[in-house]
Amino acid sequence: MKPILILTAVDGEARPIQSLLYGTKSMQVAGLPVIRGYCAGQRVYLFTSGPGTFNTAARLSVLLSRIHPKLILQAGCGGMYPGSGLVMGGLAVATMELDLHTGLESPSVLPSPLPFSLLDNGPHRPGLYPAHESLVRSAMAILRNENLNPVSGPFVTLSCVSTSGERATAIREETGAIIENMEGAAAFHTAALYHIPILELRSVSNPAGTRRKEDWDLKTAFLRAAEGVGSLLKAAIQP
Ligand SMILES: O=C(O)c1cccc(C(=O)CC[C@H]2O[C@@H](n3cnc4c(=O)[nH]cnc43)[C@H](O)[C@@H]2O)c1
Repeated sequence: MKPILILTAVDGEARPIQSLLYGTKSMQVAGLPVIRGYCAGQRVYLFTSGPGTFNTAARLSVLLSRIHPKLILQAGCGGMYPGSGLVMGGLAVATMELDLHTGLESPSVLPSPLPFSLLDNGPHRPGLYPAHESLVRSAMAILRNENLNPVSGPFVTLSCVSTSGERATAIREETGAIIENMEGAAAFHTAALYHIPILELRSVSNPAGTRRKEDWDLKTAFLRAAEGVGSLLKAAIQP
């Protein structure tokens, strides 16, 4: 049976997920460190790409040239936009990923569409990656069943993290996004190139737009994201 690939950006996100696995073995695949293990009878690879779109696209692509998962489960933390309905530590499932740094410069936060596609196997607006609808539905049902109160909605990926409430509010108002992060669109893009379904789950570590340390709780977000991953694996989520 094909494995599930769990993709994180930073070690802090991976550690509590690793503790869900048994029969683990650290190995190198194409020179990249990967943990292989099992959860609820399901073969799993756990891979940490490093933060940001470049690390994610480059390293995930190398990995996918060597392993062929049935599903990529991207998990980690993110900043919640105002009015998203999320709370600190809350779980969010992406219905689409929007790369805010690709397109034609425009007066608004959302770039105008480019006149060409970035993907040869998708009719997407450049920078907009729709999620796999039935996967999102299944994930939401599983997480609700576990009383984890998930919220689904668009996620935004950017390389330049919001540092003001004004910027976060403008992004929310223009895109309707619920979560800001630094990797999602890159993983969706790479998954599309390899024709592999992807599901993205994040837990809220901070309100988007604040750099005040007291507004951040990475540790709780890492634990809650892992809890969500554990629920999805135990319920045998399938693409
Ligand atoms: O921002 C910091 O000061 C900081 C310091 C040490 C570690 C970290 C992280 O591990 C977070 C990076 C990780 O988190 C995602 N993330 C979380 N909140 C946001 C946000 O408001 N805007 C964009 N990305 C966010 C991101 O995907 C990174 O992978 C942070």
